[in-house]
Amino acid sequence: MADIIVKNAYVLTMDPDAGDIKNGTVVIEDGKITEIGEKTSESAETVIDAKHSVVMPGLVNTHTHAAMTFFRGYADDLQLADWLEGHIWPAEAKLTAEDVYKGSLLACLEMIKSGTTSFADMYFYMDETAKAVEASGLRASLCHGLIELWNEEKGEADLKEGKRFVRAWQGAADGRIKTMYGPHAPNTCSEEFLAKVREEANKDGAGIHIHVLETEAELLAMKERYGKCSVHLLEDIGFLGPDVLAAHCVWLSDGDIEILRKRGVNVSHNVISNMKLASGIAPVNKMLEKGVNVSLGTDGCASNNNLDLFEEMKTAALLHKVNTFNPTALPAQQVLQMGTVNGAKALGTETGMLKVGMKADLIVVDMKKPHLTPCFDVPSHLVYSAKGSDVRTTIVDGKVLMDDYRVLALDEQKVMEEAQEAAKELVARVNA
Ligand SMILES: O=c1[nH]cnc2c1ncn2[C@@H]1O[C@H](CO)[C@@H](O)[C@H]1O
Ligand SMILES: [Zn+2]
Repeated sequence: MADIIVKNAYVLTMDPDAGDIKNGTVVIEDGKITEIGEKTSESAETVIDAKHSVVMPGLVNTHTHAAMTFFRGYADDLQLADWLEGHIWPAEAKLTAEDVYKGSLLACLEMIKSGTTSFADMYFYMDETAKAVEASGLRASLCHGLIELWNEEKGEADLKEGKRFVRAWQGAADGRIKTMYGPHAPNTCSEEFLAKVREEANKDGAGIHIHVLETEAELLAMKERYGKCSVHLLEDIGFLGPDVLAAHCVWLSDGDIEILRKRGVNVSHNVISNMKLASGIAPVNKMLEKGVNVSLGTDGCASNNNLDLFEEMKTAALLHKVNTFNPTALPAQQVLQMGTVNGAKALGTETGMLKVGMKADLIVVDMKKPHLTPCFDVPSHLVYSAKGSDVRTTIVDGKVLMDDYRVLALDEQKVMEEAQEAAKELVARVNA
């Protein structure tokens, strides 16, 4: 007997060899997808009737800072340097481990409710984020943020903590947690430090998550310091490879794109954060054309201000159309691929597609809504009209985390109340 059967669904597999099934069934056993078809002779303990719904791979958020839910709406409409150095960093200095737990748990709740099944995170007190991931049932690739700022002592302490974290949590929560190294950015970490991080990552077989060329200011600072941009510096020190997850990548030259392609670097496109902070427009069309793996991220809630990847998909599709004066750019199916398949590839997880043998990370989207009626084309609806709040059921690793809008994994009211309370206290401490 199987564990879960999802039946009567439009099955959006994201598997190019299989295509979609208009009225089909997905069977799950031991955390994996064991059968996909029009019908099944299997029976299961849990049968989910997904009538008027789409079952699809869960969305993958490849760049966020989960605990920054505490800073949702805390500092808006500011220049990035002022935002980060004048507001966010001073507030982060007052964060406690408990705050990070509560903020991360709130983020996990929001993700479960909006169809995100795995995410990549860089922050502090990462044991707490890992505990929140463990408790929530989500899948995540986590790293401790290393902000050396040319301070050797701080660099060493950060790296030590980063390494402890990598080793403590690699493969935890039944394999749902992966760990990485998280040097913040090429303009906040020295060349020597970045090289050292690469070395340690190699020793531990861990990937690296880093912000790259988010702003023009970074590009100019790098040119002034090194006479070359971030991508060239990283290339010259042997930093780049298919285990690197590079967030933002806004200010890229054609040469940089070629380097990213050649090294198999995974890019996380954070379209809303880039628009809100007016960082610029990443050359996503070009990267995709050249074969760079581009996925989607929300960035933290202070620059988004939510974790809804459906919004991210729509915004990406629209921005790159108008930016190229080409309405055929980034069609719906391609954007869905960025949100699922490409994200899974970036995190190196066996998810992102509904396919036999893959891990069972999937969502059921309720299509019986005014804004999704009538329905001629499912991918179009998912990108241009659906919202995270249309997700009715979320399954990760074969476990139901939300069943027909009811979150089973967490106590929703408690998570919100505790986060609200602690965030208020944090802001009071910052202003004291
Ligand atoms: O868009 C961004 N650009 C640069 N840094 C950021 C952004 N969003 C969050 N952080 C910062 O990155 C660190 C993670 O360890 C945190 O200090 C967080 O505030
Ligand atoms: Zn970020």
